[in-house]
Amino acid sequence: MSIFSSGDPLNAIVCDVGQYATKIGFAGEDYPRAYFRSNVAAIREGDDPNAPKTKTTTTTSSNDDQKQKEKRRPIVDLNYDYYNRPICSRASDPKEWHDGNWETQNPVDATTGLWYDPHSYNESSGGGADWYDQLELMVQHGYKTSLANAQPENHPFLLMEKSYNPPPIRQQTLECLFEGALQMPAVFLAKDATLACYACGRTTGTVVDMGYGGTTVTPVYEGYVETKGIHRSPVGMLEMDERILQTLDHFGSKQKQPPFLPLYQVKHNKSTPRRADPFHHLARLYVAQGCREEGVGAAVDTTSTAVAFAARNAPFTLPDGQTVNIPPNHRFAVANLLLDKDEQERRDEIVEARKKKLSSYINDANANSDNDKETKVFTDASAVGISSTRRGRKRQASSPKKETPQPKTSFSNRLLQKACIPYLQTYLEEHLTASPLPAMVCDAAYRCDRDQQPQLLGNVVLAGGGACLGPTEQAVPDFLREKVETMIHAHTPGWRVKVLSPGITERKVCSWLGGSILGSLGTFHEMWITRAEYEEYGTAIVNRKCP
Ligand SMILES: Nc1ncnc2c1ncn2[C@@H]1O[C@H](COP(=O)(O)OP(=O)(O)OP(=O)(O)O)[C@@H](O)[C@H]1O
Repeated sequence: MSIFSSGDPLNAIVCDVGQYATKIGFAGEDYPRAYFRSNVAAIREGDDPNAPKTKTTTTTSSNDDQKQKEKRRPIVDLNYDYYNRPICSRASDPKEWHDGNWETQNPVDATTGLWYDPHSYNESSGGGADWYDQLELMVQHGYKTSLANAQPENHPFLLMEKSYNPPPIRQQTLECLFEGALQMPAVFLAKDATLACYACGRTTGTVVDMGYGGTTVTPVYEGYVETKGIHRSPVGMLEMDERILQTLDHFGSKQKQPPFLPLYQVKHNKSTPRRADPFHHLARLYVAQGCREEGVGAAVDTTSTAVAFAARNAPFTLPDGQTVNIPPNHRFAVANLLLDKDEQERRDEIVEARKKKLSSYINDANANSDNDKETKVFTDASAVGISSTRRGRKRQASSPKKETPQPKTSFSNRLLQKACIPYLQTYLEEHLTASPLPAMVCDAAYRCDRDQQPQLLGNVVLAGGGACLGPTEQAVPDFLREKVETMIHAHTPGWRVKVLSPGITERKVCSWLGGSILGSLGTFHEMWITRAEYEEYGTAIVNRKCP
């Protein structure tokens, strides 16, 4: 009898790769073993991490740029600890510190919130994309640092994904986990919204996931996502932090001074040279994030007793020791970017910018596929599959004597992009919204069948780190319940709204907790996609076995 049907504990690994943080740990435990930033510094094959960054002085035509992009080498290493100090910092004199050829990367695309990579095309990795390399390295990092002696090939792996993740990306993810360096024995992809419901002891509910790159509202009915009701606002904690940065610069006690300095510059008496823009900006965002997490930068304007507490000017100390007093109207405005109709104009601007970016993804994918002789293979999304060169390269690296298997199909990032076009179009037209959060919750439920609506609104599940916004633990749940109730009582006075959310420490890993519960159930064993099934049916099995 296979271990997957015997009911024995399998010590499955549960992993959530979000735009802000990756959470990874053993199923059955009550907190992830590792919680680390997904926004990493990455280095490509052949780049010397200690060499200073070479500045190119020659100007290249856009055609050359395109070629350059297409020849990007695969990412080989990631650095997770670079926020407050330059990466190549071995020299004793801070003036010589630099970031070498490291660049900032995130496996999650900021525009869609998906593991999607619109620009990169690694020729040498058989057409794979950056997110593919990063996902692999990210999971390996989790194993190395926090999962003691666990080896990826010995543990089934439950990975959570966004509810609107398109089938071609799911297939490609499955390939990444079974092939390459990871060689998992069994895999399951679960929807984060369904898992958040499980974590709150429900199988039906409207899940509000307030994440870093955006906020998603997903109706889940009896364990299945109701896709037609999914709403996503591009306003997440990142947008709030950008707004807090402006506030901190504006209210810095030395008025008309340059923007405040991040920690890495203050620590060394400003002798550290200013880092390249993305690193410098991230270091400043880190300060803004601290300001938000302390409950100073953003506050929810509830009508409960919390108001009195929130209505004072709140002091925040910058890395250089100066204190900034942030008035309540600014703190409320930051949270209202997502929560209330006051900030509708700003939200419209953000959504418009995202729509433009998405349209450019779709146009690029269309243009690329017009020139692509191979596209006929991928007119059906289920055909997206293994990259022969990549599989050969990785397998040879781990066991040189093994024969390289023949590819089932040939995959490239360009072809994956083409397969994703219809799903991106749906995301653009149906999911993306500029509504405030309470309206998103009502709309999501109203798009479902009438007989499902009372249950969906009676179980609003709050998940994600953004749901921890202050000034009190209950600020977001109370605010949401009051507003949603007011809205629905205009049409259906008898309906009750209940907002469920775990305590503040568990809220930011709510979906992970649901995965931990699911992965430890004996009855879940037969759900895994085993390696034998993957080898027999190929990547398309993910769409059949993981609903
Ligand atoms: N106690 C807290 N108070 C305020 N914010 C918090 C707290 N804890 C975490 N956060 C914020 O939550 C955010 C991360 O949330 P989460 O882990 O849900 O994001 P993610 O899942 O990685 O992102 P996404 O859902 O966009 O992929 C961070 O911006 C972090 O600052």
